Amino acid sequence: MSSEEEAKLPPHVLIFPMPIQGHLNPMLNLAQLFCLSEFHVTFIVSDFIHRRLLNHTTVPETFARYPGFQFRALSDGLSDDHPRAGEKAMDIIPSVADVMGPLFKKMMIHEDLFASASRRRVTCIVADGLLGFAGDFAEKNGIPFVYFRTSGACSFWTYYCITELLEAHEIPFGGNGMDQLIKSVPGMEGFLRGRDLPSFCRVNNPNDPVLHNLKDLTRQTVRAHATILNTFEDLEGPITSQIRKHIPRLYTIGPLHTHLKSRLNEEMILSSSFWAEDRNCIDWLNGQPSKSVIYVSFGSLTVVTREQLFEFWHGLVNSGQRFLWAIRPDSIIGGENHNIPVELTEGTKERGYLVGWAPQEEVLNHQAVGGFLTHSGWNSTLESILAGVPMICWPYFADQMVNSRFVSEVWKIGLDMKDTCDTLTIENAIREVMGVRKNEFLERTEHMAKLARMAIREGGSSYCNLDDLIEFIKSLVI
Ligand SMILES: O=c1ccn([C@@H]2O[C@H](COP(=O)(O)OP(=O)(O)O[C@H]3O[C@H](CO)[C@@H](O)[C@H](O)[C@H]3O)[C@@H](O)[C@H]2O)c(=O)[nH]1
Ligand SMILES: C[C@H]1CC[C@@H]2C(C(=O)O)=CO[C@@H](O)[C@@H]21
Repeated sequence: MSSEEEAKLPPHVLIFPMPIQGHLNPMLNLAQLFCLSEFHVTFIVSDFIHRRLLNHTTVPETFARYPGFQFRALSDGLSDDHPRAGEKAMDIIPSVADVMGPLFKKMMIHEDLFASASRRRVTCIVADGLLGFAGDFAEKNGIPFVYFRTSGACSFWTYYCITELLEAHEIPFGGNGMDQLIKSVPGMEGFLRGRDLPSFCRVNNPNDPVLHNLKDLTRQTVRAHATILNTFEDLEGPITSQIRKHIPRLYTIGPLHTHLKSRLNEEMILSSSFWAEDRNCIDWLNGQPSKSVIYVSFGSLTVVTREQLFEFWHGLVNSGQRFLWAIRPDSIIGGENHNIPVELTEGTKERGYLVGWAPQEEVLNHQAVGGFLTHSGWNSTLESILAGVPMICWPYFADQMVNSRFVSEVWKIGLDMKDTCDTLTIENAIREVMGVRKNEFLERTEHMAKLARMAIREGGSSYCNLDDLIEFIKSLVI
């Protein structure tokens, strides 16, 4: 290719998410937004995810519309039958670093940074903020790189402050410290307790390797040319201004799932589910009164014990509320239970509907849904806010501990039942959110939904930030 021909080619962005559902979804949305800007995009997935996308989604067809887009698949180093959930979810981090990382570097060199007759070599890497090796590779080879941390600003900032939390001896906090207010996370002094820190902070040993790995992975973000967060300023402005003191080039461009839809000018949901979506629940919802149903889902990594399952189930049935529950096939420790108490099967027949995996965005936006019992994964939180649906939070691990505190104490759009799981608490929380305090929660959530929609509209903060990010990536082409 002559240099004049090459000069006409668009930027070529390599996108590399952590191979987890909640990380893939926003990064695929970003990939499509880049395609709409005529960028060339190479998107790295694990073999495992690639198979799931081929089996359960229209992602391959959707991206076939963009000739500049290509997938590349690599092993994530875990066996096909590895559970990739619950306690075992954390195996993904070292496995990706130790196996996928070297394969990635080899492929980049072997394929000459994906150069071809019609493509430049990769001009910018957009890597998941948890993939330190991608930054190492980019630095070593002189490729500009941007980190995308797929959690909220609120949890990212608490991870960022782990160094100060350790220095101030606020970690380890021990049993008595669970309800003590934390002082070393600027901007959160008045409401963040020990129990609201990311779950990895619940350690006895200040040298805990997982804690230190996440601290280091977060701190190394500063070396990137820029950082992306899937959030919007009206939601997390006080926290993003803290982060900008350390990372000035911070692009808040969320909520990405809706941002993409508005730029596509069509009501299309890009479903990238790893499991088959059961659409029968939409027919069931169609028959339910307005805002009468509580939707229950704990995302892609949470697992529950049989005891917890039955506490939730009794709480749902006893609340007298209609409910739709997405119980992922692999989410019950010990497998599905065939000895289900009769009052639960009867209560479910009367007012409930169970699916393995739901079309969540569509469910949350259905007129029949009035509340969301959630694990507080960041995508679920944003999807619920956009749909104007108040939440009951049962955080399972990681950033979810922080997100749920923000839902209940900062945005006041739901309740946080972290560290409890008993029938009565669940039943009362449902009555509160769907009944006693319904209007109060709905009013605030709908207001936040309006702010979110404004952020992604032309002239809104996320809209402008995405345009700036696109211009920045163009400016990196030499
Ligand atoms: O039945 C279901 C259940 C979930 N979803 C979708 O799956 C995604 C789940 O994402 P999220 O809510 O973020 O949960 P996780 O998959 O658990 O996400 C991981 O990644 C997130 C982003 O970093 C973190 O915030 C979480 O703590 C972490 O567990 C969402 O887009 C949901 O719409 C469905 O489509 N159907
Ligand atoms: C595997 C988990 C370790 C931390 C990550 C995370 C976060 O707190 O940013 C959320 O959940 C998981 O996706 C990641």
